[in-house]
Amino acid sequence: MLDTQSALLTVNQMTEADRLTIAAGTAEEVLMERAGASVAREIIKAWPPCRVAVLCGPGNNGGDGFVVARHLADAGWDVQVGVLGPRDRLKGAAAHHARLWSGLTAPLTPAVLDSADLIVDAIFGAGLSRALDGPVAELLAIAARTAPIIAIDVPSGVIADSGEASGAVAAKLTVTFFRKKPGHLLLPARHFCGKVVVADIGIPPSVLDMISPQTFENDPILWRGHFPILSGDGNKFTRGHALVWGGYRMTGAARLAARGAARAGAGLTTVTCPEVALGVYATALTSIMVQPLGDQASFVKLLADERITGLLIGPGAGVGEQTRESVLAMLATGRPTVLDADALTSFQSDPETLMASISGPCVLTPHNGEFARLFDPCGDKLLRTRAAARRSGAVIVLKGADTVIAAPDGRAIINSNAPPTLATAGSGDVLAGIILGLLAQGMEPFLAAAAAVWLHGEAARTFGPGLIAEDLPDLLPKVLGTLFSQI
Ligand SMILES: NC(=O)C1=CN([C@@H]2O[C@H](COP(=O)(O)OP(=O)(O)OC[C@H]3O[C@@H](n4cnc5c(N)ncnc54)[C@H](OP(=O)(O)O)[C@@H]3O)[C@@H](O)[C@H]2O)[C@@H](O)CC1
Ligand SMILES: [K+]
Repeated sequence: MLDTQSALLTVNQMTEADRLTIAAGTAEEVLMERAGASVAREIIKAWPPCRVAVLCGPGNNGGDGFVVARHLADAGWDVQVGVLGPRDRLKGAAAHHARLWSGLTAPLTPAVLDSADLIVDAIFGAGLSRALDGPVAELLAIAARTAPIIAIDVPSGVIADSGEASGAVAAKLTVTFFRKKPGHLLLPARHFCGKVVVADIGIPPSVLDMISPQTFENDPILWRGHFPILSGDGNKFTRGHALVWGGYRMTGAARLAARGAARAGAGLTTVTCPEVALGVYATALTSIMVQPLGDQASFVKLLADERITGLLIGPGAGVGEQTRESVLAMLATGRPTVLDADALTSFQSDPETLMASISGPCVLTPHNGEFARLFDPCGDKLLRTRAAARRSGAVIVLKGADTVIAAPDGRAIINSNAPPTLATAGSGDVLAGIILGLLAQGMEPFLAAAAAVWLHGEAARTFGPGLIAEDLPDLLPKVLGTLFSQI
């Protein structure tokens, strides 16, 4: 199992964590007390005492709100509490903490927001079961114009499992408990969460042994121990040989990918390209070898060289029959293969053939458009990426600001370190190359893809504004240096 420190829990898994903790002897009221107290602590840490409106819903999220109200009032803050629906509808731990609130409560109307300097959103959390009612959505819209919002668990309107967010407004801070939920990372919900703080409310991490989470936030902790480490007695051949299928006329894409592979540590990187493009590739590449492609038979012969340990086709390949044939020839080797861009689109009229040909380690790196040409685009991003991985038998990297990496066995990783500067031409080609470089060195495809996505994001993050794809490969040494110094 992957390290559960970065596990993301579904609503059902969080409920189970809660249940196991209660069964082991911690009362539900105590968990709620700790949850609300942790939110109050974060508020007190970040803001000076002021007038706060706490908006409480009808469930346990509202119960947390009552705890926050009590702690802030005890600390001398001016607190107004608004409650959705009749207060006597609250049950269990929420009813208990509502009783402990000795101040007044008002109905949940815009009047509660009058003169508020800060607003606590405790309307709905994990239990949101349907779209927000009009009045609640209107109240939230007014709240967003009134003062900074602190959301408990998730901003109301956010579906924690899927990242959908109808009617939600942007919080400055979201305090969640024990572990993040997918909705804290997936778009559009991520944009509404603001800064996310995970509070320890005394749920023991050992409950995760029973829950076996399958979704994780991308973090080196997941794959650092599997990263190819150079050994003192290795040579360029033991570090893997990466082969990139280079197209013509779009030669830049394959060159970017090849540089990504080499910087990710492949001992040898070769671009094979049509004779006519040899000069272009050779002038632009120095340590990366360039080899003429010849006809399909000679390509198949080249692939027979068992020293080649990783294959990539797609960047600048062109959509068509030659690309299709080359993809199938690569997949037939059973060696680790990355399929990107045109290699995917070349199968849009016949995805079945592609799926049926994947038997070895394989990573597909579509963006949303390419994904929709091959797979069912319905459902939230986690769901559809997982379904595509299961269907294809390949690791799927569904790219975007919230890239999801899914394995055929159901594991999934959501990436969160990609800055918007990565949305630039050629950036995906470099990513495909980094994955190739790691695969060529023998890293497991799912973890190689996760590591590559993270390194790619981190490289862009360290660079800042003005980034172009050419910068990315050369930023990897610094990122890798920092990473290795932590091993
Ligand atoms: N698990 C844990 O470890 C811990 C959890 N904790 C806290 O509990 C929270 C989850 O609590 P929860 O399950 O009571 O759900 P919550 O979000 O309060 O809402 C449920 C209520 O809202 C209602 N309702 C739903 N949608 C609606 C809509 N659109 N419009 C109107 N009504 C709607 C729904 O009604 P129903 O669907 O039943 O008709 C029900 O009455 C979690 O987010 C965290 O803050 C902490 O205390 C620490 C430990
Ligand atoms: K909330």
